[in-house]
Order: sequence, then structure tokens, then C-alpha cells
Amino acid sequence: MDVSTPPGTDDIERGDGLLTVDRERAAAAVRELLLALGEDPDREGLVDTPMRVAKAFEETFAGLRQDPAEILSRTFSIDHDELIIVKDIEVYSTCEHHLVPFHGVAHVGYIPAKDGRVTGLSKIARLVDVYARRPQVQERLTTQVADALVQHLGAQGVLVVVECEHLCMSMRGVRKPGATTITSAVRGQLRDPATRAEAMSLMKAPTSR
Ligand SMILES: Nc1nc2c(ncn2[C@@H]2O[C@H](COP(=O)(O)OP(=O)(O)OP(=O)(O)O)[C@@H](O)[C@H]2O)c(=O)[nH]1
Ligand SMILES: [Zn+2]
Repeated sequence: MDVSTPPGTDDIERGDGLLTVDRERAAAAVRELLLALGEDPDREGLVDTPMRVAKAFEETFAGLRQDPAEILSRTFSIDHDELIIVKDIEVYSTCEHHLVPFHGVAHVGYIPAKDGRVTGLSKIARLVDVYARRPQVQERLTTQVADALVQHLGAQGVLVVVECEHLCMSMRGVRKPGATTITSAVRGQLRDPATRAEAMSLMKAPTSR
């Protein structure tokens, strides 16, 4: 299966505000879908549904209109060149095959650039959100987060691990609730087996709070 970045989704080209959501068109499509399913889109409970769904999709796919470079543009010089890990970042994304959610956590570890500049911790979680709020496959979400940290932050090493349950596997199709998919992407110095093992053990350690 091809999980590379599809044409037209390059972040630099996309930029902020290049894509806007055509709510009327989305709502009309949802109305058509309801008709195709044999529903009555004019009954009381459904009459506002097409526009509601259009707005909900706008939020769910907000990452299509956000620029990861901008999120990582604010950095702090704290002269730190050791491993930093933000773990258990909640992930809500949408499977691009069925347009149903997949949900779980991401753990992101990185070794800052040589100049010791780091990004704010919340920006790591924001970065995950930008890529999660797009039609996705889990593999691409994982590699995009890793590549953004190298590209925009100059990280010398990155390890991203994502663990999710896909509702397209739980509530329909093969119907295997509880099955978890784990993906990882490793870059630079974190390819070193000892450094990678240290990062992995910290990501797996129980959180003491
Ligand atoms: N690799 C990968 N596959 C995914 C992801 N999300 C969903 N899928 C899979 O995408 C595949 C699509 O397969 P198809 O045979 O085209 O679609 P389908 O007939 O609906 O398949 P079933 O889900 O098996 O019923 C399924 O096997 C899904 O489990 C993902 O993030 N990564
Ligand atoms: Zn799916």
C-alpha cells in the first residue's frame, strides 16, 4: 500500500489559508449521501445535519489548512542537546480509506539541533494534531511528524511512536475491537541502537503522576 505523501499535500505549497472549506458544497454532498442511504434529509432530526456535518468535517480536517513550519517557528535557546520526550499525546485522526476515526496516543522524542534550540512542549502536541487532523493513514502520520521535526527544527535525532485503534477495524469490516496498530519512525542519531533503546524505554515507562 502506498503511504507516501499524496500529490498536492506538500506542506510548503499548502501553507496557511491556501485551502478553504466550501461548506455549502460539503453540506450538499452530505444531503446526497443521506438520500443515497434511503433517508429523508428533510425530516426534523436531519434537516440541519448536512451543514452540521460540513462544519464538523471542517474541524476534523483543520490540519489541511495549518502549516507545521509555523508551529515550529518559535524556538527557545536553552542550550540543551539531550533527548526530550513528550509521551501519551492523545491522537484523534481519520482513516482516509473509510473516513472513520482512529484513536490512540503518540510518543515523540527528539534530540535538538546542534545550536541547542528547542521548541515549546505544547508545539510537539500541536504538530501531532496538524497531521492527525487530515485524512490519514497511521504510517504517514508517524513519518510526517518525524520529518517535520528534522526539517523545521533541525532535530539531530527523532523517534515517533504512534499506537492507535482503528474504528474501521473495530465497528465494521473485520470487527476486531481492541486491536492496536503501532507504527514508528526514527531519524538521525536516534537510529543508534543504544539511544533508540533509551528513548523506547522512557516512552514505555509508566507515567508517575
Ligand atoms: N496500512 C494502513 N491501512 C489502513 C489504515 N487505516 C485503515 N487501513 C486499512 O485500509 C484497508 C482498505 O482495504 P480495502 O480492501 O480497500 O477496503 P475494505 O473492503 O473496506 O476492507 P476491510 O476493512 O477489510 O473491510 C483495510 O485493510 C484497512 O484496515 C492505516 O492507517 N494504515
Ligand atoms: Zn479505515
